[in-house]
Amino acid sequence: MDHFQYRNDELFAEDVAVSDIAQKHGTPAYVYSRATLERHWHAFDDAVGEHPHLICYAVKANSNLGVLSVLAKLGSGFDIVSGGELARVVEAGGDPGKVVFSGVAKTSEEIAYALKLGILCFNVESESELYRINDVAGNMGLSAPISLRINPDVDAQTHPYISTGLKANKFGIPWERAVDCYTLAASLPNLTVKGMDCHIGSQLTSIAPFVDALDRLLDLVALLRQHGITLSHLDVGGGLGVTYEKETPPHPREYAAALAKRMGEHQDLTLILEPGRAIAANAGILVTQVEFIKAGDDKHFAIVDAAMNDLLRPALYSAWQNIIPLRPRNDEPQALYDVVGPVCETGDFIGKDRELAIRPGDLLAVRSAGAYGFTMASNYNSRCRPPEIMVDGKQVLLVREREKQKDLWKGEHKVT
Ligand SMILES: Cc1ncc(COP(=O)(O)O)c(C=O)c1O
Ligand SMILES: N[C@@H](CCCC[NH3+])C(=O)O
Repeated sequence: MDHFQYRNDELFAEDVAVSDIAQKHGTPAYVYSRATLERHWHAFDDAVGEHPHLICYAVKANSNLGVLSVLAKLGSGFDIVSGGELARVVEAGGDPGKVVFSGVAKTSEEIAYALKLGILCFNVESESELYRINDVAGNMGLSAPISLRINPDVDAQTHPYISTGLKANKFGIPWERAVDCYTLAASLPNLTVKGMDCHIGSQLTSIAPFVDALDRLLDLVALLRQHGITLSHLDVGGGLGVTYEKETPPHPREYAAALAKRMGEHQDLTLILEPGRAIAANAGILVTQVEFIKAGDDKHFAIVDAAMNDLLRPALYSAWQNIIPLRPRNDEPQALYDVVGPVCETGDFIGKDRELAIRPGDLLAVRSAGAYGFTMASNYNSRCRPPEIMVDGKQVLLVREREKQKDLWKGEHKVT
């Protein structure tokens, strides 16, 4: 259940008719629900129960300052992958002391910035990175808190582009190398070994791979203890999937409870979770208008004003996201449409073979667009990125203005 529901044949976001938002702010536009974001965050936090834990929302899913500030107010931690994401967290009022920093190639500048702000931990992905963080911390006269991201070689059974926990993926330190790497980390003078982490992939629809990975990590924790290395936290990453079409992922409650149960004997280890999609995806929609209808012998096209630059997932992963009318009509027959955008690529589609009853000028909502929607948007075809709007009960807050053409060439220079 989310807060985008029909009332009297009109799609509402919380207590606001989405068509009113479209009229005021134009289309395409992203619309988020504060209540849904909060409910999803609490679902994770409550489910872990009494075990010491921290929910570190994965900023890459949706890094809008409005979204981050809502989560910061709940006391959320954050998983970041760049200095830019850290700056956003701080600007939104997030606590740097609850930030974990993932990513395979953090720059020295990013490391120094994070050390200055006093983040909770660097999730380190290679030996070379250990040396780099040790050097930067040494130059600053500080000790850097680190965890090692272990690649547990577990198949997440998801799209190959978003699977990260297999040997074949670029992420993390191989399980077999872990003890040597921890020994190295413990020997470096400017590092403090804090924890262990993993992240096996995104849009997972069953619990088993998460539990397999956690078990492998717990074995390693025990092995490290024999080598005199004790950890204070275990971070199992993010990756819980959502329902886009027919998937039936476990509820966050089931997922978090399964992990917390495994942690039962390890009260000394704080459990960290890094959910992104499961918090943000179904807290957002992309609203778009039908510009033209092109009827063909083989196919009908609904040409809409949103394109692959606004929502890349269908083009990049052949991802399926539901497309629904803001005001369903019964004065038009249903037909099968490819819903396509104005960008000059055949791959520019939002949905294929969709049964819709529509006319030009009608408004549609692309569902589950709150995660990896705006954050993956671009200016391809010199298109301005859409505005982002947050609904909070009856309130409509513009949390990012529509980009303006003249801002697109800011910083560029003509040659005379
Ligand atoms: C290290 C890390 N943590 C957390 C996430 C969030 O994943 P998801 O949005 O699938 O929960 C990702 C993205 O897959 C990630 O790479
Ligand atoms: N961008 C992906 C998720 C990537 C997860 C990042 N590690 C998606 O839209 O499904």
